[in-house]
Amino acid sequence: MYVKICGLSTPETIEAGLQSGANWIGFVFFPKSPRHVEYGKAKELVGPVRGKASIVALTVNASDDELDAIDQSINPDIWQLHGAETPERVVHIKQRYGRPVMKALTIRDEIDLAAIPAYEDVCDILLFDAKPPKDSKTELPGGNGISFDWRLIKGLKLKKPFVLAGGLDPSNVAEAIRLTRPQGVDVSSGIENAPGVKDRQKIIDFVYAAKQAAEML
Ligand SMILES: O=C(O)c1ccccc1N[C@@H]1O[C@H](COP(=O)(O)O)[C@@H](O)[C@H]1O
Repeated sequence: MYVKICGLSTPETIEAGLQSGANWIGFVFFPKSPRHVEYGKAKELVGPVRGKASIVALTVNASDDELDAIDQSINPDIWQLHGAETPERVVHIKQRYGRPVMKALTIRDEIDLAAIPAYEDVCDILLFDAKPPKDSKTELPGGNGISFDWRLIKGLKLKKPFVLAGGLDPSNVAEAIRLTRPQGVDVSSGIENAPGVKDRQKIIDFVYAAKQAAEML
């Protein structure tokens, strides 16, 4: 079970993630997000992470220039594409940087699963997240702290590993893992005290709950 802690922006919370055994530490490069980090700050933050956990760069419809800047500042291990990137764009990014791409697909209803085949042929990892709430004014395509109906992906036969995200927290991650049996889980809002403000103890509790649940499968 790969556990990803996303949207970290302080050395203290990164340390909590590493000490608790998180596999992936995610940095958000999307100025509209309360978790956005500037390139210079991200460069300072990634030092302790390298070699202990994989560094994930989350972007939303980023241009090549933006990806180049992220590449130069933190040399990420994995790209997390959380916007409307097409399958062709996924192929381009994989070829340009030669590193794994995790493509987020958002789900509300069964019809949303129709997008999977086009992406699972080109990405390395699929990530399933909830769609932003209808009628909401949020400009965030993810990181909204809401779940989708996990039963929609239960038993799905996929060609690629998948990560479950969306509204996970220390209290529900075990049930989510039992029901959907993902290869990884990802959390942002559920380990915060306020948007962008991560909580050390919630990080520790989340990673522990996820790892424990995986052992029980
Ligand atoms: O975390 C963000 O601010 C964010 C911004 C834009 C796109 C995705 C974002 N986060 C990702 O969204 C999902 C679900 O997050 P949450 O746990 O429901 O808050 C997760 O994959 C985050 O990496």
